[in-house]
Amino acid sequence: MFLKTLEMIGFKSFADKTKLDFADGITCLLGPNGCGKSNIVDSIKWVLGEQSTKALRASRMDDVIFNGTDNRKPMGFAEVSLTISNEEGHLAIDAPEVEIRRRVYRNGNAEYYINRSPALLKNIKELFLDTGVGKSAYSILEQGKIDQILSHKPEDRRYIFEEAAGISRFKTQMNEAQRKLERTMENLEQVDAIFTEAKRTYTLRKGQAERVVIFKELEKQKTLLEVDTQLSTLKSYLLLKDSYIANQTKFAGELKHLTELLEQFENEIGAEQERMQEKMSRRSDIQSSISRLEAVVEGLNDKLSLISDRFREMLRRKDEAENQEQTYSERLERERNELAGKKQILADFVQRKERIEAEITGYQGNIELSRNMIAKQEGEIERKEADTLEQETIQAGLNESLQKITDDIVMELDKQLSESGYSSQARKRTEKQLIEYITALVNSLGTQKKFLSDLGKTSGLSATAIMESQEKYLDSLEESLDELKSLFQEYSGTVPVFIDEFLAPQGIITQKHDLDKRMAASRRRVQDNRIAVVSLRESNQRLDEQVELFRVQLQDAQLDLADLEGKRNAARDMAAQIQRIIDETEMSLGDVRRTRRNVEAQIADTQEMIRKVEKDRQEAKDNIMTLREELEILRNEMDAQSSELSGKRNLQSTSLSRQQELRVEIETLNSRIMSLDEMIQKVYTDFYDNTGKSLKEYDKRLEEDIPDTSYLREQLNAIKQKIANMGTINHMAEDEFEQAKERYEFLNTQIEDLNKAKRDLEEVVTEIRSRSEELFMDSYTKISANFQSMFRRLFGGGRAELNLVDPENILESGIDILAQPPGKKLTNLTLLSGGERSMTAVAMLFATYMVKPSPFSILDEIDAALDDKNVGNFLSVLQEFGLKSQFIIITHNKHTVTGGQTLLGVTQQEAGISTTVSYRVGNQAGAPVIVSEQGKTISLDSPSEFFN
Ligand SMILES: Nc1ncnc2c1ncn2[C@@H]1O[C@H](COP(=O)(O)OP(=O)(O)OP(=O)(O)O)[C@@H](O)[C@H]1O
Repeated sequence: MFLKTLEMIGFKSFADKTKLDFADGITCLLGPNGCGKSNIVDSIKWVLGEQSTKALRASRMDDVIFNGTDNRKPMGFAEVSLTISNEEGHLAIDAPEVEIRRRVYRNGNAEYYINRSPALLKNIKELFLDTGVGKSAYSILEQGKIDQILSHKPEDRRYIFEEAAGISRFKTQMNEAQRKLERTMENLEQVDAIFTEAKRTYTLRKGQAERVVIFKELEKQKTLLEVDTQLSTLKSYLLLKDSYIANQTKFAGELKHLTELLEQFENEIGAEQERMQEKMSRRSDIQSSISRLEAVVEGLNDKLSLISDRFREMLRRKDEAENQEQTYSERLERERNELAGKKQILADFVQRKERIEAEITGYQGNIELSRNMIAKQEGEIERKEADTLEQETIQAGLNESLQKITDDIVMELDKQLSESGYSSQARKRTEKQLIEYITALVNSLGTQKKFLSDLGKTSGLSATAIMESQEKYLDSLEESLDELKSLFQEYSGTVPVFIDEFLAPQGIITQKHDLDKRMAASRRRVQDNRIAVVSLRESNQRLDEQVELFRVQLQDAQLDLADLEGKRNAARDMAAQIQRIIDETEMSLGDVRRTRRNVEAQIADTQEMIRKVEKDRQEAKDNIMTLREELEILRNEMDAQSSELSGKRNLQSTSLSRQQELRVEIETLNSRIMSLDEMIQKVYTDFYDNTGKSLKEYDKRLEEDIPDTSYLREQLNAIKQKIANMGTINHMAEDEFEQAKERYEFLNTQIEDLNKAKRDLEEVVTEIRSRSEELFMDSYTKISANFQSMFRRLFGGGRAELNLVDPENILESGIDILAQPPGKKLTNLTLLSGGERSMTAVAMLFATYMVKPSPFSILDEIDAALDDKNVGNFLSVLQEFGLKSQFIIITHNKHTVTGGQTLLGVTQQEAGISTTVSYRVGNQAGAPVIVSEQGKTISLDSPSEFFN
C-alpha cells in the first residue's frame, strides 16, 4: 500500500472534513455524476503540488476552495492531507510514513507541510521526482491525460518516458545547471564589461605611475648633473688656471733662449748672401745663351713646319694623282668592257635582223602559196558542182527509164507465169527432195570415209573382202548419182524457161540491171562530188586561217624588225658615246700620270731639305741641353744655398715671431689668470644663489673624476628634454595605480572564478545529458517492447510501435505512436475510436508500469468507452498489476466494479456537499451485488440506486 489516507476540508465540494482510507489492490470509486469523485482526484493532484488551474479544472486557484451552496457559506480556505506509506522507501525521506499537506487561503496565501513541518512547494516536487508520482507523472490517468498520451504532438508524451527513466530529477538538475550557466554567462559578461573598463583604468594608471617613477628618477639625475656640471666647470677653471701659470713660466724661459739665438742667425746669413750673388751672375750668362739657341731652334722648327706642310701637300697631291689615275684606269676598263658589250649587242642585232628578214620572206612566200592553193581549189569546187548538176539531170532521165522498165517486167512476168503453169509448191517439194538426197549421199560418203580410215587400224579383213566392199559401195554410189541426176532433171523441169529469157543479155531484167548500175554510178559520183566540195571548202577555210596567221606573224616580224632597228641605232649611239668617254679618259689619265711623276720628284727634293734642317736643329738642341745641364747644377747649388739661407731666415723670422708671441702670450696669460679667478668666484656665488647651498660642500668631489662640462651639459639637456617631453605628470598616479591594480586583480580573480564555474557547469550539463540519454534509451527501449506486447494483449492482436522522432536528439525528441488494432491498417491516432484510444493509452500506461511501476495509480473513468470484451481484457491486465500496485479507479462500469477488491462510494446527501461511503462486493443468488455497510444489496446493473 502506498496511499493510506486522504483528508479534505473545504476542497471543492468536500466542504466538511472528509477522510478516505485507501486499501491495497484495486479500489473502485463509485458515485453518480457530479457527486465529487473527480474532485478527489483533483485533491490528490493538488496536494502533490499541481499548479495548473486547468489541470485542476478551475479558472483560478481559489476555485479549489469550497464556494458554498444554497445552504452553506463559502469557506475561507481549502486543505488536503495525503498520508503515504514509505515502508518500501519510495520517497527519499527517512520515515515509514509521510504526510503531505497543502492549504490555500482565499487571499492567495499558500502553505505546504511535509510531516507537519512547513515546507516549500519545491521540496514537495523534489520528494516525488522520478517516483512516477507527482503532478505531471503517469500515476494519474484521466480522460485529459489520455488525450495527452495520444496527442498529435509526439513531444507531449515524453514526460511518461522521462519519469519512467528517472531522469526528471536530472532534467530539473540540468535545467537548474543551465539556468546557472546562463546566469554565470550573464555575470561573466557583466564582469567582463566592468573588467574591460578596470583593465583600461589599470593600464592607464600603470602607465601614469610608471611615468611618475621615471619623472622622479630624471629629476634626481638632473640635480646630480647640475652639481656635477658646476663642479666640472669649477674643476676645469682651476685646471686651466694651473695650466696658465705653468705656461707663463715655460714661456719666460723660452723667450730668453730665443734672444741669444737671433744674434747668431744675423752673422751667418750675411756670409751666405755674398756666395749667392756670384752664382746668380753665372746663371744669367747661361740663360742668355740658351735663349739665343732656342731662338735658332724655333726658326728651324718654323722652317721645318713650313717644309713639312709643303711635303704633306705634295703627298696629298701625289695620293690625289694616284687616286685619279686609279679612278681613270678603272673607268677606262669599265668603259672598254661596256663598249665591247655594246659591239657584241650590235653584232647580235645584225644576226637577229637577218633572221627576222628571212622569216618575213618565208611568211610572204607561204601566204602566196596558200592563196594560189585556195584559187586552185575554188576552181575544183566549181567543176565538181557543175558535174553534180549534170549528174542530177542524168539521174532524172534514168529514173524515168527505170520506172518504165519495172512496169514492163511486172506485166511480162504476170503474162509468162500464167502461160508457163509454174508451181512454186512443186518446185519447193522437188528442191527439198534434192537437198535430202544430196545430204544422204554426203552422209554415205562420210561413212565410207570412216570405214576406210578404220580399215587402216584393224587388219582383220582380207584384201578381197575390202575390194568386194568397195565395189559394192561404188555401185551403190553410181546408182545414187543416177538417182540424183533424175531428181535434178525433175527439179529443172519445175523452173520456168521465161526466166532465162528475162536474164538473157538482151533480156528485160538485164536492161533493168544496166539502168540500176548507171543510176548507182551517177549517185556515187554526185556523192563523191559533194564530199570533195565539202573537203575542198574545209581545206580553203584552213588555208584562209593559215594566211591570216602568216599575215599576223608577218606583221609581228615587221614590228620586231622596226624595234630591232631602233635598238640597234640606240646601241650604236651608245657605243659612240662610250668611245668618246674612253678617248677623254685616256687623255685625263695621261695628264694625271704626268702630274704624279712631277709631284714625286718634288717630294724627293723636299725630303732632302727636311733632313738638312733637322740636322741643324739637332745640333742647336744638343748645345741647349749641355747649357741646361750646367744651369741645372748651378740651380741646384743655388737652391740648396737658397733653402739653407731661407731656412736660416725662416728660423730667424720664426724666432722673431715667436719672441713676439711669447711676449703677447705671457701678457695674455696674466689677464686670463685674473679672469679665471673671477669666474671661479662666480661659480660659487651662482650655485649658492640657485640652490641655497654652498658648492664648497662638494669641494671634496673635485678630487674625483668628473666628466667634462660639455658632456655633462649634454646629459643635463637630454634629461631636461626628457622631462619636458613627459608633459604633464599626474603626481597622484602612484596612489591611483595602487587602487586600480587592486580592483583589476579583484575582477580578474572573479572572471577566473566565473570561467571555472562555467566550465564546471558545462561539465555537469554534459554529464547529466549523457546519463539522461543512457537512462532514457534504456527505459524507452523496454517500454517500446512492452507497449507492443501489451497492445496485442489488450486488443487481442494488432500491431503497435513507438518511434523516436529525432533519434539524434534523444533528450528533446518526441515519440511517435503507431497503433494498428487487429484487422485494421496502421492508422493515424486521431482515426482511432474512443475505446481504441482508451485501450492504447492503457497499453502505454501498463507498458510503463512494467518498466517502472508507480506506487499507486488513479484511473478516472478510462473504461467509459470500452465495450464488455475490452473491459474484460482491461480488467485481466489490471488485476495482474493490482497485485503489485495500488489502483484507485473511478468507474461506472459494473464489470470494473466487480474487478475491484474495495469499493468507495461518493455521494451528496446534502446538495453540493460531497461525502464518502464504504461498500463491498457481495453475492446474491450467484450474481455479484454491491453491499452497503448497513447490508443493503443492489444489483450491479443499476448501481446508481445507491446514491439516489
Ligand atoms: N469550489 C467548489 N465549491 C463547491 N462545489 C464545487 C466546487 N468546485 C466544484 N464543485 C462541484 O463539484 C461537482 C463536480 O464533481 P466531480 O466532477 O468530482 O463529479 P464526478 O463525481 O466526477 O462526476 P461524473 O461522474 O459526472 O464525472 C460539481 O457539482 C461542482 O459544482
